[in-house]
Amino acid sequence: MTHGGVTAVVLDIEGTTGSLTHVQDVLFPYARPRIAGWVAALRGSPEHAELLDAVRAETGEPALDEAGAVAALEGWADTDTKAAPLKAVQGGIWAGGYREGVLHGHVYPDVPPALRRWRAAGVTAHVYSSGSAAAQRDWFRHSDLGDLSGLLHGHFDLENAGPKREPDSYRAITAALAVPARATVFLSDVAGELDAAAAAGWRTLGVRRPDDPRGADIEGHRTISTFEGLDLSASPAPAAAGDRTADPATEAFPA
Ligand SMILES: CSCCC(=O)C(=O)COP(=O)(O)O
Ligand SMILES: [Mg+2]
Repeated sequence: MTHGGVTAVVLDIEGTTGSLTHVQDVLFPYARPRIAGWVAALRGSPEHAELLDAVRAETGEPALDEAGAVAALEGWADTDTKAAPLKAVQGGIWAGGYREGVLHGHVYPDVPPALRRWRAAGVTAHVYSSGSAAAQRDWFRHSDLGDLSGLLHGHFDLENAGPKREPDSYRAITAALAVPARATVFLSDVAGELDAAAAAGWRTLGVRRPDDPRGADIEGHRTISTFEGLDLSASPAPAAAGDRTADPATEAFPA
């Protein structure tokens, strides 16, 4: 069964399923002062060596020591740079906050009913966020609306898919899902991410929540403010094959 030709929905977190300000005002400030202590506590473990190697690779500075790695991680946190090593560290720090009950994930109330509706229609729901897959799972498991993890089929992040503004990341997800690109819809609050998904042959819907301080439509994409009553087929189907640059993933799974 499909939802107007859509068989998979892929959801962004910050600004789409959850509040931008909750991530920026609660989660990020919780992690920032704990970064140095987190890295120090790993000293002597394989995780410490792996983390330093990941920071060296990301910065292109092979001689970076622990202090240098911490400075890089803190710099990324201060500029909200979507760097995978930072996302791994933030996820680990947040996990402690969830365990202690001082953090929760914010999920808009229209999201769980939509997930249930889509599931009943045979549409699978996945998350693609710059937050690590572990952090995404924690966010939905410890949401302010309860444990929603059972409503999601899978998680994609910077590690297993790639940067969110690169079409190849969406092609990698298409291959992993084994669903035609044109039967997949991506919902996000960031035009550059939606552009990349569209370039990979996906349908797109922009999301601008009423409490989002940015408060404008997303250029080039149909924009919604809630998932309530959302018909996924409202996302325009992409141009027919031949009208766009060849998409190997699409051709691999014809509808
Ligand atoms: C619970 S994941 C935290 C979100 C995050 O770290 C982030 O950078 C937001 O990115 P998104 O791709 O969800 O907009
Ligand atoms: Mg977002």
